[in-house]
Amino acid sequence: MAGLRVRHRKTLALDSLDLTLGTGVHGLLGPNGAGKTSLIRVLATVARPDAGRVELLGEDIAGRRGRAGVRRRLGYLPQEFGYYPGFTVREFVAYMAWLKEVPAARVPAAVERAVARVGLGDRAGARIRTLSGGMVRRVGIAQAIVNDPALLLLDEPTAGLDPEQRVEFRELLRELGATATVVVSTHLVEDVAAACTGVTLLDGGRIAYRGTPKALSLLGETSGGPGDHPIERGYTAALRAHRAPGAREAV
Ligand SMILES: Nc1ncnc2c1ncn2[C@@H]1O[C@H](COP(=O)(O)OP(=O)(O)OP(=O)(O)O)[C@@H](O)[C@H]1O
Repeated sequence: MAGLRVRHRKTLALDSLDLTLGTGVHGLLGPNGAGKTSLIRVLATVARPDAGRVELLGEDIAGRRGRAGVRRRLGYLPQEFGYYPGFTVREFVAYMAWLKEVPAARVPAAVERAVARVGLGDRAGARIRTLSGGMVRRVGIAQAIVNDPALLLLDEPTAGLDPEQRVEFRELLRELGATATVVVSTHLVEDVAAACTGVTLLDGGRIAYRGTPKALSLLGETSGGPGDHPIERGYTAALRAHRAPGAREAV
């Protein structure tokens, strides 16, 4: 994407963003209001940018045909995802597969696989309203991956997951990132350190830092900034550098 700008009334949520993402797991970090959700919504084709050019999976999404082509190959877990509480896990994920135009003959196997991958195989017949918050989040991840997306967008996927589930989810992310472009927005920098191949730190709608989690951790080792873990120290150091008077974008 180039020159991407998103405005919400008077707020400039994304300010002339240039970003290229390839195969792998990309962690999207940044303080509240940095623009993470605004960016993911544009990539998910649910929000139109006010300016700039976005090409996804080789398609320009300014046109209707381009968007339709991308949507079939896209997986998206919104920050607040809507579901039908009376549906079973299996019914809901199958419904989402149908919406994404997965061929009917492939739907049952795709659903079982997606549900098993998020560790809900034994709850596939349960109604969503009977599940815990963390399990519902995992249903959200299952619906996002049911069509084997080439571009997977996850907005705070680990919110509500217990530590064991988070560890398993990181494993799943690494698996998915081997063949797809995965973008994960999170506040949990340790998830980024463990599972991401790249990190983009947003602040005030601009890129404050881009690099590998290892490089961000190294910055933390040398910065002496606050934080309990090297990557947390790297995060605060990168933010401070970006906010320092006269700082140029450290991209
Ligand atoms: N619908 C809206 N109306 C007005 N302002 C909005 C709207 N959505 C977002 N904003 C503003 O745009 C900016 C970017 O918000 P966004 O939700 O993209 O940030 P974020 O990085 O995802 O934040 P968080 O970590 O809190 O989820 C913020 O200043 C926010 O207040």
